[in-house]
Amino acid sequence: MVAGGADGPDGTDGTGGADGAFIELDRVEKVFDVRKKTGFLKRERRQVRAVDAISFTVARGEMVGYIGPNGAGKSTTIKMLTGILTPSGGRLRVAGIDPARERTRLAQRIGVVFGQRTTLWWDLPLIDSYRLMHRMYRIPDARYRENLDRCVELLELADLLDVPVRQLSLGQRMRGDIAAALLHDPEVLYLDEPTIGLDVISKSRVRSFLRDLNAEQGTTVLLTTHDLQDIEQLCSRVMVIDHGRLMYDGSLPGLHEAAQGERTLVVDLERELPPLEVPGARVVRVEGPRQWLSFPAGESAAPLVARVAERYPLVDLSVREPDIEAVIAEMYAAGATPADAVGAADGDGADGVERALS
Ligand SMILES: Nc1ncnc2c1ncn2[C@@H]1O[C@H](COP(=O)(O)OP(=O)(O)OP(=O)(O)O)[C@@H](O)[C@H]1O
Repeated sequence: MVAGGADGPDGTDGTGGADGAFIELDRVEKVFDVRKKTGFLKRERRQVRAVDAISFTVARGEMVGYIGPNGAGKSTTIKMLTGILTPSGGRLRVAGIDPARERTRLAQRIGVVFGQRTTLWWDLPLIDSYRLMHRMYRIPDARYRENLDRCVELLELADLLDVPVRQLSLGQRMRGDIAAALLHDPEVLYLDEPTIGLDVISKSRVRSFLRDLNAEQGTTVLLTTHDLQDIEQLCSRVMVIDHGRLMYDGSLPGLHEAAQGERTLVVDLERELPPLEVPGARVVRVEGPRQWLSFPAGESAAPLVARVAERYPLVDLSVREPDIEAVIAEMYAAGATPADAVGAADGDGADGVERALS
């Protein structure tokens, strides 16, 4: 991790906080006022606490996963980090800047990719969107050219530049969006579901680009996703949010351990058999010649596969990760409380805060 530099006279030179934190949230809250029609002329007012006293820091150059079930508060957090939404309480700084107060200044330093929406102009060829961004962000010509060339090469966009955005496939459009977010050399990239709906090859292309970007350019990355493989392949640190509260901050293996999660080995046998008897695993489902075996998430699947292959006529197999909802449900079942996570999140990020929640 790279420490930030000293603050300027106004304390906002943009290198981050005094302790090197590049993103800082201190008991940040977002409460929405929602009106619901309950009768012909009756409306009920209700408050939704989308983000509830969240505190964490991210150091410059870190790549952090931000996960949680639907409606947990992930997008709301990202919108506050970009300045689109103003927090209802707490303190938030990105590169020393208060996003809600200085959104335009911050925009020069951040890049955002929303997997479900595009920032590109729908009817224009891809290259025209980039030309417009060149002007909008006032990117110096040489830098624009250099960044564009790098993105076109690494994201394999050369054949797509003259294609109108509406004609691009989802995976092509996503690569186009990632390039658009990087033309102005942002120091931090927020990615909201960047691999949603992509096929295996497109996912792997996007992941390998992000890995290289982080390693070579030192870009800080905050990634929200429902795909645990994104986290597994990219992030050494993961934060879990649920009901607006930070439930966990540590490594992915630590999360599985904390949740006492289990992975599943799915085996296809040559023929229907009674439930397999394999040490270290238990059969949880049988459907014809296919059987599902649960085993502890912290353990490697290799010895288990060897044991099954030794004793039974194996045709095919796959390993399934628990989905995020299941992991979080396990955390609740294990008696986790948000206070455990918040208290333990005061470490220095990637390697400092791995711990169990129960
Ligand atoms: N503009 C808004 N007005 C009212 N409520 C909102 C608004 N935006 C979000 N919410 C509510 O805040 C909560 C958190 O929503 P948010 O979109 O941040 O969740 P999320 O974790 O990104 O979910 P998903 O994975 O489904 O995208 C939800 O209950 C949502 O309904």
